[in-house]
Amino acid sequence: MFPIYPGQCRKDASFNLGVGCSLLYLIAASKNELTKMGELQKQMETLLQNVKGELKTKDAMSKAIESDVTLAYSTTDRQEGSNSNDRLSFQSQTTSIALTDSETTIVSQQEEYVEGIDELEAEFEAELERLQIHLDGENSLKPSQQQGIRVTVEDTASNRSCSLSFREAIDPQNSGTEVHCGVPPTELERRLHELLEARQQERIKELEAALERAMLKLREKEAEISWWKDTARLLSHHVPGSSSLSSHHNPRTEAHRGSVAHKSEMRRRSCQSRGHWAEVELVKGKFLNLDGCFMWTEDTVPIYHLRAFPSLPAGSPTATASEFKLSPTDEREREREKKKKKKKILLTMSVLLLILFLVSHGGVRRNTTAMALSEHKSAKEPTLDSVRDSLIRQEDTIIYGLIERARFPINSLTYDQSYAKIPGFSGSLVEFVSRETEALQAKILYPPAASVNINKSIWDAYFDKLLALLAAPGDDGNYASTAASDLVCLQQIRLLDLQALSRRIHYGKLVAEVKFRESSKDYEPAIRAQDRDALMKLLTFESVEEMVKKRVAKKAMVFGQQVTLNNSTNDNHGKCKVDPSFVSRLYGEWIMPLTKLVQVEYLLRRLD
Ligand SMILES: O=C(O)C(=O)C[C@]1(C(=O)O)C=C[C@@H](O)C=C1
Repeated sequence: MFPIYPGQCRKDASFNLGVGCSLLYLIAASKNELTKMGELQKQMETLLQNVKGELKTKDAMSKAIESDVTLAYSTTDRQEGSNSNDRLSFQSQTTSIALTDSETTIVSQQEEYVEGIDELEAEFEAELERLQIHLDGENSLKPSQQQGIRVTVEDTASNRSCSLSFREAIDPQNSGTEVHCGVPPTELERRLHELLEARQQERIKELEAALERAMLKLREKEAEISWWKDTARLLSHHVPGSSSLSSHHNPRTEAHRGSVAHKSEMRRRSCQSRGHWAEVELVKGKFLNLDGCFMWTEDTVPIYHLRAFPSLPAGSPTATASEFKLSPTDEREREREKKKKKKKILLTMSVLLLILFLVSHGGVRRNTTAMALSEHKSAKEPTLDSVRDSLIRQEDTIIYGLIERARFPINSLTYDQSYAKIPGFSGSLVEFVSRETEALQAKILYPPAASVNINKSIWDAYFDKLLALLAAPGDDGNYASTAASDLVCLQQIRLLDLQALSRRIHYGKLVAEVKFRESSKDYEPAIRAQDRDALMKLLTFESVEEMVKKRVAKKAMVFGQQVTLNNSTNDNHGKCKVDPSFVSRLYGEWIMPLTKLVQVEYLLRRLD
């Protein structure tokens, strides 16, 4: 059984419509085929009838000719009967019949016969030509060698009957009683008739075979159509909302009773196999009890599981779904499973989209970084002012990233290792996305994957401190989006380390380099001494840090404003997408200290 869920209806509507349309199209196409096949069959039957009719006509014609011949010979026989002559022979091959022992010459009536067979002759000229050798042999015979026909007339006292027997002359010179003549028209006609018959038989066989093939094709088409019908029926039965494609019926009409009965048969079987009505699925909507079985109408929507449902007595009135108790356990379980499935699908899709987004984002950013570096290169010597300008510009990107992440609550499951349960990977969802992004970026952008490195201190600081300040507590289930904005903010991948926070922090190396070049005499002793504190003191500018904190707070306020076209309402007044004081603290307590840490680490190795 296929449960139909109400939530799917809207989503599948277009799919259903598409399926319905294609089915209708196919059924229409098959119907056309069927009609064509029917026409073809009719044509063939007509043709067959014609051929048979023609054959019959020709049979009748040949019989008539034969009887005429018989009659002619009988007459001749009677005429020469007084002469007690037993034999008749044809003197002429084509035109006359002569009595050997009398002067009587019977003018042949062959023209009459030939008239009847002219048509046949014309038709079978081709066949005659094929038999040319045979006929030539006959035609080329000399008069003495000509095939003759021995005509034996049996004369009895009581009844003078005439029998004609045709055969080739055994010995034309044998006896004076045997009269030699050419091929008589009857013989010719007989042979033509035989040929005709043979050809017609062949043709009939061909037509019968063609008819059989057509019938076969017709049956195939019929089977195909019924298959499509079944498919359509099954689809309309299993696909939610597809009922809208089928026509609406009144459940109380006989017509509907038929269509419902068909469906119910399917249901009945499944119910019987389970034994009685112990466990059935019922479609919500109007129900009709026919012949003691439970029926349903076509305007059905969701399916409810029904346990231990007793069968209704025959002829019970129409009932509604609301009259039946639904199993709450089943219902809840089904809803939960449905939600889980939905979440999984969404998560997978989001992760894929996220990975693609990060990869493309990273690519763009990398180009930006290259541009920034070339900026300095073109200026030949970066100064403290120029690198500070760059840091100020980066503030915008970071603040926008923070605003994006602040859209979601903490969503701690994004970072929960036990939640993700990704086969072949132990870690949280954000770690997984990070790793996949990293691997993909390494494949696409950076062939030496080994050079990809995760900056653990930034990673830890972000999740341990920043997140709690940035995002509101709670869970809205948007784990993939959460992970995406975390990674945009963080961009912990070292090769893309000039991105957002990480980029800014690692930019400290450049700042440190500039500082070292501008005051190398001050820095060298501390470096040689590997004095971290001294270096930290040297590179720290309290006033600059205060300015940075104030500026980013202001930017957060400006960038995080809710912009509406309606100026009259001050609903959003004072509301910021990200808390400005948080951004200020973020810079003061985390971003700048980390930038300084990077500077110290860089300077410690500067003289290596
Ligand atoms: O502007 C500088 O001199 C920096 O080194 C940058 C930065 C910062 O991270 O913004 C770091 C240390 C200073 O104390 C001031 C600012």
